Amino acid sequence: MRYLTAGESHGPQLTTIIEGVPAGLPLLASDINEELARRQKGYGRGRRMQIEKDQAEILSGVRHGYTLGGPIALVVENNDFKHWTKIMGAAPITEEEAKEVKRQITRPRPGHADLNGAIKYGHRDMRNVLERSSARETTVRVAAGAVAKRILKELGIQVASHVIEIGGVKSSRTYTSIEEVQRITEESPVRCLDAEAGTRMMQAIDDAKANGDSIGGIVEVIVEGVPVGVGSYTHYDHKLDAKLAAAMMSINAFKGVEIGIGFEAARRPGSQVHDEIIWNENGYGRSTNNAGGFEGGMTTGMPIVVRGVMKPIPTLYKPLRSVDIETKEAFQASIERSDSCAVPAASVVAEAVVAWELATAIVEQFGRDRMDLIKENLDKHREYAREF
Ligand SMILES: Cc1cc2nc3c(=O)[nH]c(=O)nc-3n(C[C@H](O)[C@H](O)[C@H](O)COP(=O)(O)O)c2cc1C
Ligand SMILES: C=C(O[C@@H]1CC(C(=O)O)=C[C@@H](OP(=O)(O)O)[C@H]1O)C(=O)O
Repeated sequence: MRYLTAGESHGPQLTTIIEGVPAGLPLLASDINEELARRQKGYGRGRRMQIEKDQAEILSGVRHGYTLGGPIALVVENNDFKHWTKIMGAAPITEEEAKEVKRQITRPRPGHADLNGAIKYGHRDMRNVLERSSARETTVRVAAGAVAKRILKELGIQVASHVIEIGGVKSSRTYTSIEEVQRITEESPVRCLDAEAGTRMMQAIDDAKANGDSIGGIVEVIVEGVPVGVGSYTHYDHKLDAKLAAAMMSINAFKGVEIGIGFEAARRPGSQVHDEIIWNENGYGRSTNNAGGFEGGMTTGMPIVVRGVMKPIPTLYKPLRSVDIETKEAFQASIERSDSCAVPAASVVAEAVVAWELATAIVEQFGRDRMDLIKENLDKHREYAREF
């Protein structure tokens, strides 16, 4: 499966075309809209999230609630577009207005894509960069992820996420069951399992905002129900853990990924890292899950545990030094509307991109065209692995 996205942050809409989704998958707009709403909820977002009420429209590939096997086109409108029609060049303007709205953005924000993007594409107006580099695009990535999650759900695979750190405040609760993660995070504005740490995280976000600053954090995605042997060691680009890492790193502002105990493995001897193999009538299992569900680029059958580090948001009310590209003069950054922390929202995006990679690998490995055959093949594989 693959998908493309198109759209600018303040343009009329975001679009995705998803190709390769098997026929016969039950899919309703509400499946997608629930995920879009989850992405919008997190604590620490700016005013933009009050303007948007993200809703997906399914324009092709689905009839009477089931996928057809052809490309699925989804669109999500930007409510904010109505305030930006002139700036985005989508409405006729007078000469006077043109002077105002064509004012160029010439002051790059440290940490954003502004300067590098402007040099790369030859834009003297950095709005031409920020419109597409904006994480507004993650809306349709979540929409594509919702389709992937729907596939996984049909196959008995569940995906959840939680926030384990914001601005140095750490959650002291680790995950025990996916149902618990889903239940608690939907009630926590910072999507944290530890209520006390969650309160301190919100305080840290409020403090950062009051200081004109921003903070980042760490999110964890968990997947349960994945059978052993998805992905492959046979070639670098079949390794599923590598694909998950790339998918996580592709989320705006993500700067690091860990699978299982991740960087902690560097500090422990092998005897305290590798997960011992056990066996009972249900087949093989592991006494621990330090590997986070992967060995040799393949799933072990244990839960997948992937973490991602998000840096603090680049747009700051407290200015950092930068240089105006027209005058070459140093300036203290101008004030723009922005989030102060988007870690809770990003955890929902992380779920979507992980779900996408997994669903793609499973669909390709177990049948491609039809949901019923994929399910049959996967059930046979599960049975085979149990008896192996
Ligand atoms: C959900 C989400 C919301 C974001 N909101 C903002 C924001 O309001 N302001 C901002 O400057 N950056 C925001 N970012 C981060 C930028 O998009 C990101 O830093 C930028 O695209 C540069 O890419 P890089 O940080 O991956 O290098 C957000 C990221 C995510 C995932
Ligand atoms: C619009 C979203 O996030 C945006 C991501 C973003 C950025 O620079 O990445 C900057 C902000 O855009 P604006 O200047 O319009 O407020 C965020 O609101 C969204 O998540 O849907």
